Amino acid sequence: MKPACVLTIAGTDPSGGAGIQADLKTFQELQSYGMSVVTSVVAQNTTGVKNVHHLPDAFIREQLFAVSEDMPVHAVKTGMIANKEMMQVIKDWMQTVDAPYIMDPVMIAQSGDPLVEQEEQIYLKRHLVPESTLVTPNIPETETLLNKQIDNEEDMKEAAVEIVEKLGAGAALVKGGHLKGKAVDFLYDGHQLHTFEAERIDSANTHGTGCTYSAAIAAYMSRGYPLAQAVEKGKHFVTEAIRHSFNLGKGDGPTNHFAVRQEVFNQ
Ligand SMILES: Nc1ncnc2c1ncn2[C@@H]1O[C@H](COP(=O)(O)OP(=O)(O)OP(=O)(O)O)[C@@H](O)[C@H]1O
Ligand SMILES: Cc1ncc(CO)c(N)n1
Repeated sequence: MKPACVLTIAGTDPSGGAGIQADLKTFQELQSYGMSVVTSVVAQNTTGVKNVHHLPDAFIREQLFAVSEDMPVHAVKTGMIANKEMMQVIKDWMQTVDAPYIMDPVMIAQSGDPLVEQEEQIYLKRHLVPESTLVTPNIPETETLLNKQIDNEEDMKEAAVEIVEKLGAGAALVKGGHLKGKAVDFLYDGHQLHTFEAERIDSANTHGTGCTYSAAIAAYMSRGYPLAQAVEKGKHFVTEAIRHSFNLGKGDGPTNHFAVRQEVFNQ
């Protein structure tokens, strides 16, 4: 049997709630064979980022080709990409792969610590966003990408369209986790606006929600689900992961990557 195969290219979270670790847990839960290329090793936990060690871009290139020369790649997800050299290597490698590319444009950790510097964020916008099948910014990331303030749902919808039409992304999912009220996200796929709405769960355990969501979308796409359906299913996965999240750590706790499986067990 040959499974669907999905690759994450991202930074690490040794406390297990975000980054590569969250991605691999999500891939496993959603029955896609998970693979990973590490960009930066991050000393972090639920309270914040302590230190970062960036891998040399040549070594990232070697990891990428070690995967793609040997293994099928049915979807790719990127998370934290800290500098231009890494972005260029990933962009060049993407030309050699024929698979949907889901970009989580990680800039700041949930704790408020920056993971990607401002100059590099501009490079990401110019050079990597146009390569993406889907880009999944939260509100602060949307503001950085478009250089304007996002205050409400109308602004989010407009932004999703602009990210596709002006920045050249294949599609854009603007996530409303940072707004008050319902947890609403808007997807513009180049033709149509889709709304994904869930109740806001009263929980501070939101460390790694963005990583988990984009990883779930990538896993579903690797298995052949069309974009809007992959987002709908990914939204369910992250909502349940927040609903059944863990009170672990001294900061914002991690989400529960086996929540959906637990739902089935509890029935
Ligand atoms: N309290 C909550 N209840 C329900 N859904 C939520 C809640 N907080 C965030 N979400 C949802 O979780 C998903 C992730 O969105 P969010 O905007 O938090 O991502 P993010 O800021 O990139 O995450 P992070 O940087 O923490 O990894 C979105 O679908 C959002 O609507
Ligand atoms: C490595 C990494 N990527 C993304 C995030 C955003 O949650 C984080 N905290 N750490």
